[in-house]
Amino acid sequence: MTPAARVQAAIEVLDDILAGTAAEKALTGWGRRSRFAGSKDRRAVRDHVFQALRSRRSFAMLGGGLTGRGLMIGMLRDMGQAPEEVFTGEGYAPTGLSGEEQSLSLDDPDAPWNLPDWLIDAFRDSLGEAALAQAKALTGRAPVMLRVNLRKNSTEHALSRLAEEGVTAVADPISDAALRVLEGAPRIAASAAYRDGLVELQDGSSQAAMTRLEVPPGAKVLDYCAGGGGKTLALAARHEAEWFAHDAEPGRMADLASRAERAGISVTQLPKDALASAGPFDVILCDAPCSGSGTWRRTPDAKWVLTPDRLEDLVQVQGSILDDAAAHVAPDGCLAYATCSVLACENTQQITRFLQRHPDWTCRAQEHWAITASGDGFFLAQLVRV
Ligand SMILES: C[S@@+](CC[C@H](N)C(=O)[O-])C[C@H]1O[C@@H](n2cnc3c(N)ncnc32)[C@H](O)[C@@H]1O
Repeated sequence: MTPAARVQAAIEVLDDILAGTAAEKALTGWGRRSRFAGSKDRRAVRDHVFQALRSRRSFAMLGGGLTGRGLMIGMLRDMGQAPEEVFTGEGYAPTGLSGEEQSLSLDDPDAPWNLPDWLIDAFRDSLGEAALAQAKALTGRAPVMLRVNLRKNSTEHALSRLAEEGVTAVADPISDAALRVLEGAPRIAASAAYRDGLVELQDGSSQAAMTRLEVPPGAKVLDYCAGGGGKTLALAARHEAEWFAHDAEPGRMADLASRAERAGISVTQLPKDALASAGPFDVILCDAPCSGSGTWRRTPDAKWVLTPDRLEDLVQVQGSILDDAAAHVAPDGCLAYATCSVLACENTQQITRFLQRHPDWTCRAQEHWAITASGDGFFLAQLVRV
């Protein structure tokens, strides 16, 4: 495909997304209809679409409208390229610019936030002076981060094994086991280093947060919202403990057994009705379902579809997860709460409300990670009984 044909494909996918289709589904649909497209074409179209979703307001302003065409015209103008050079109508290129498209731009003073209005307020309330910079950080690409499995090898060993397979990475200061991938990211999943459990894909902030969690030797540790078990695997690489995993949707733990085996650890999965008899636990981690606002570089359509009602529902679920999990924590144990959000209602305010409901608990530590070149936004609090 020519560069212009890729832009035309992105226009079609974006129009589908703007009509209400989820981004991944719209891209998959285009991919199925476009057997002629090679892997480089697919990556390029995906990049255009994601870039446009990350900077939707800015690009719509520069391109004169919130449509696939407007967003791509805006993207080109943002890159300093004249859209007329791409919108030529030749071959599979987008049709030439209309007179209106040549001159039109929107007046939108809040465009640089690249958030819906209500979220601009939420970012301001949550992040104060850092709010605009963090919103702008969400318009960039997320880093590809690996966690070296320290149980199986050193950072130096992992770096050289990856290099042998065409994956170039560097150690990243966010955590002693973190690698930032510079080149060859698409080769990771098929690499022997990955298959042998020497490295795992994991964001830098999640990695750093797991180094803060105190896990006494031999502790019984429950990952209460385990999903694929990434947090358990990060903890188990550093501590000798007994590992348990639970998730309200057990299907989400489908990959956990094979990931644990690759990492060289054993994790017992527990349904809800087995928690009481398997407990109490010395550490329970609730990596709660959240808005994901700290990760919107990776899922940029999410910031446009989140609503205040949906956020409120999530806050309610997070509170009840904490209440339920607290009942299974041993008397001297720790209840850890984590989100990949930067919003105060899901983080500090959630902890404040928990402490109001449970005056016999206190927060011994809490920490935020900002959206940076090393990681996503993340929050971790550690609660213990008074
Ligand atoms: C942020 S994800 C967890 C990610 C995972 N810890 C990891 O590191 O890959 C949140 C998980 O919480 C689960 N969940 C939602 N409501 C829950 C509940 N009431 N109790 C337990 N798990 C719940 C979801 O199914 C989802 O897998």
